[in-house]
Amino acid sequence: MSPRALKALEPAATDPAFIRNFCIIAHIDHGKSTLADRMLSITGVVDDRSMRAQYLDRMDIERERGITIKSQAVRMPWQLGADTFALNMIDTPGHVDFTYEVSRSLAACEGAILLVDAAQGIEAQTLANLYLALENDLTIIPVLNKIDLPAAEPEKYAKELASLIGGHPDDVLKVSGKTGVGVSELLDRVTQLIPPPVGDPTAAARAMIFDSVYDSYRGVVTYVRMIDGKLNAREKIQMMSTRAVHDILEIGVSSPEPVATKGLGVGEVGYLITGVKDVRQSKVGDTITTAAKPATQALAGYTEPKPMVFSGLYPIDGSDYPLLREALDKLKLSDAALVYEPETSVALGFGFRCGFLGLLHLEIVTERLDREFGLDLITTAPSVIYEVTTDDKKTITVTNPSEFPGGKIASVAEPMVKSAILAPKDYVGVIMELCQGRRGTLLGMDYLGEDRVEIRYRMPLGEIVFDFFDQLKSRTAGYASLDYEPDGEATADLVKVDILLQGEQVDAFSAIVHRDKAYAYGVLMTGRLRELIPRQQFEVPIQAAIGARIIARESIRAMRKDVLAKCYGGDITRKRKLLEKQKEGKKRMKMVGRVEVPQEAFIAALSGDVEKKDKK
Ligand SMILES: Nc1nc2c(ncn2[C@@H]2O[C@H](COP(=O)(O)OP(=O)(O)OP(=O)(O)O)[C@@H](O)[C@H]2O)c(=O)[nH]1
Repeated sequence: MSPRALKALEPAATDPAFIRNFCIIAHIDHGKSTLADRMLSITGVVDDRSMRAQYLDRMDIERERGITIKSQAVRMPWQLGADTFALNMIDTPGHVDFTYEVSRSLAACEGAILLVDAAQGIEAQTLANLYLALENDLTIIPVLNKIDLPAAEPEKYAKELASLIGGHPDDVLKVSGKTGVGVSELLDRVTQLIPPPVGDPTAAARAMIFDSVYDSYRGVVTYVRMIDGKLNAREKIQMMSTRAVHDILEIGVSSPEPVATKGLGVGEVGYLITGVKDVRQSKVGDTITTAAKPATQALAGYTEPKPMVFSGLYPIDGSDYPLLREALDKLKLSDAALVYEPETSVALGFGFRCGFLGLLHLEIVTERLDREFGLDLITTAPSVIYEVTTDDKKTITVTNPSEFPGGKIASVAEPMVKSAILAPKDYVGVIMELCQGRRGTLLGMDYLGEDRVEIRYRMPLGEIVFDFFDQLKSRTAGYASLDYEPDGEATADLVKVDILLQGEQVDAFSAIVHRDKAYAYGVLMTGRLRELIPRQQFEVPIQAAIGARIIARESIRAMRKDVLAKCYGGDITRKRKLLEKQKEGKKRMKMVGRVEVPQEAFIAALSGDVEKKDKK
């Protein structure tokens, strides 16, 4: 159906009785985007010719990495009996870093399709998202996907799903997003089972923002779900958290291309454009009302996105620093959760300390900086937020290990998470060993079906950001999945380990670790740097220290480096060339006290690759 045909549907669609708002919740890679695309083509809103693979995942990175970062909404017409319904599908991100965005998109729906890969079964994020959906009182429609796969075991997993959410295994729909089998039946079921939205059409307007996307041509596009009242084109609106007033320049629905409408009524899902340039002015979770007749009570659930993981970003070429600043300023327009401030490091020069929602968020931002802005960056080891209380009762918030106060420390608190790991039961032993080694406390363990176990641990977030996920995957042959949520803070015996080169502290290598692991960290880093730093003309001690106490030591022996030694004979041009080359090399050297360190050595020592090599 063309957008024009869809527009003809509008009058019916504005009656809430004919609206169904739903989302698809699934673990990463269980086929949510493929199923969504299939629905777009079956309902005819996108014809097969213009069907780009994975229409809903707009960002290139999303498409390449096969993950959904930003949610979007699409309106599709669906005929059931004599009636035409407007189905609003809200796409939700599936990853742990974006739980807050998931929960906002769920709050915009009355029902959810719980999608599970018929060859994989339930995974950690299936459960995490299911719990979120149940908290939001959504009607759940269980569906097994990818039944076309030879490895699919629909009967087995239908039982698993039915025992999880109640109901009969036969009620679990079996579909294939790829071939289209079962998708029409699924749309029928969505229409029959998911309740229509309810709201007060005469009340003051209240719309919940469930997504906010920056578009370089149109400014910020805000996706909303109308709860009460109506928003009209050209009206003045007010953001309830900031009281800021904006003009509506355009209001409409996505089908999936934007189609302007006269307004949005109760239960409808659509977008609006106000000309604001920064997603921070139109925040996910906030309530929009009209300036003329503002609502008194905002909708529940708004929270500021809070960075959990911090890392220093430094340009490899120091002259790129202004470029990095510009790039971060631009990214901020589309990413409300990104925070940063300038920082300098002895080892790495000028850069920024950035805060992220989690590791995936960090990876996405650095990849965008590389891809969209051509920046080569060094990323320091991720750190979490520590609350350090000194003996004189002062509390200092530390996001960079090098800011850890010296002197007497009364206590250090670190952020904790509740984590849930799902894996086949054969791996219980290795998973428990890993979690215990990461200072985890077992909270509980449950069997799901015959051979799958959910293991719950309370753990420090700092232990998770340090390659926990990689370790988990490699120890379980990729079978385990992980989900976690913040769970307050806890004090622990944490110390800062400094790395010194000839007595000078190299700030980029300082780390906050548990006292029991300080020695291991010291040995690892000093050993690694000894391998990477070339010999100098004098002996260079490399030490690891807690305060003034040295806990590990290596040294690089002295060597006289004479680049001309190889140039016997009198070829002056060759000599000059070598000297030039040496000069070039020097430029990329960093001086730490009297020690010359090639920047590559720092980069290699900081990079995860070296880490993994060491661990083997
Ligand atoms: N055989 C088969 N493969 C499928 C089916 N649906 C999806 N796939 C494949 O499964 C992989 C993941 O599919 P996506 O649709 O990208 O998964 P997703 O759940 O959207 O992933 P996120 O966006 O990261 O949450 C892709 O390689 C798809 O081609 C299906 O019904 N049958």
